[in-house]
Amino acid sequence: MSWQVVIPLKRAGDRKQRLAPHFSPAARHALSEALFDHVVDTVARVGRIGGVHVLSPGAPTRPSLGWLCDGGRGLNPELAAACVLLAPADILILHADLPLLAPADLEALIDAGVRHGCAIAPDRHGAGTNAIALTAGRTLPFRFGPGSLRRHLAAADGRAERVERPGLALDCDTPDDIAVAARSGFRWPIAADTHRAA
Ligand SMILES: Nc1nc2c(ncn2[C@@H]2O[C@H](COP(=O)(O)OP(=O)(O)OP(=O)(O)O)[C@@H](O)[C@H]2O)c(=O)[nH]1
Ligand SMILES: O=C(O)[C@H](O)COP(=O)(O)O
Repeated sequence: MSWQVVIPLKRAGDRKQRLAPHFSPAARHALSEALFDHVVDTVARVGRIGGVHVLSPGAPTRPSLGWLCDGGRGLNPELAAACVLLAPADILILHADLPLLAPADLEALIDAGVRHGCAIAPDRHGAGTNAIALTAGRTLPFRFGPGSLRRHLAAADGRAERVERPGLALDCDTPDDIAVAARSGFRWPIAADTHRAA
């Protein structure tokens, strides 16, 4: 079985808005690029993944990545359209800001997806959703946004496995998230003096 990964990624200047009070635009850009590179590099190490597609308004620069053009309708409709375009396929939706993501996390998510048709990875607060695996033919109405975990689990109506692993759970929305990632060994590509907002 070969899985197709979809990584949604906002336009460069729009990313990591919640970090704006703490980091300069240049630092936020460097952070988002480093996180994206880490996620893409990790995905490339999983044998069962056969294709990686970036859902974004602009084309990715890495030639190995497919491009699903974001038409600006919002993340949930754009992801639904991406799944239609890729069908029939086993699909893994994966956020681009997971600093501790490791191949074993993706293997675990895929295994759970195979078992249940749907697997959902919560964020570390048990509020958001950082990844979803769907086997071919299985659909889920995407409900990304505040409180998405509860809404995704409700939409799955008991037919999904919840996959809780640190590598899937830590996304980088706040300075605390960044500190946790740094303590866990994630190497940031930015100098200390670029950490403050401009
Ligand atoms: N293509 C696309 N990606 C999106 C959109 N909204 C969010 N994303 C991506 O979805 C993932 C999680 O998004 P968020 O945490 O909401 O956004 P963020 O830019 O990481 O952080 P904030 O700006 O602070 O919300 C990240 O990979 C984002 O780049 C969208 O409308 N289109
Ligand atoms: O659940 C979601 O919509 C995503 O995880 C985004 O959540 P976040 O706001 O915690 O990044």
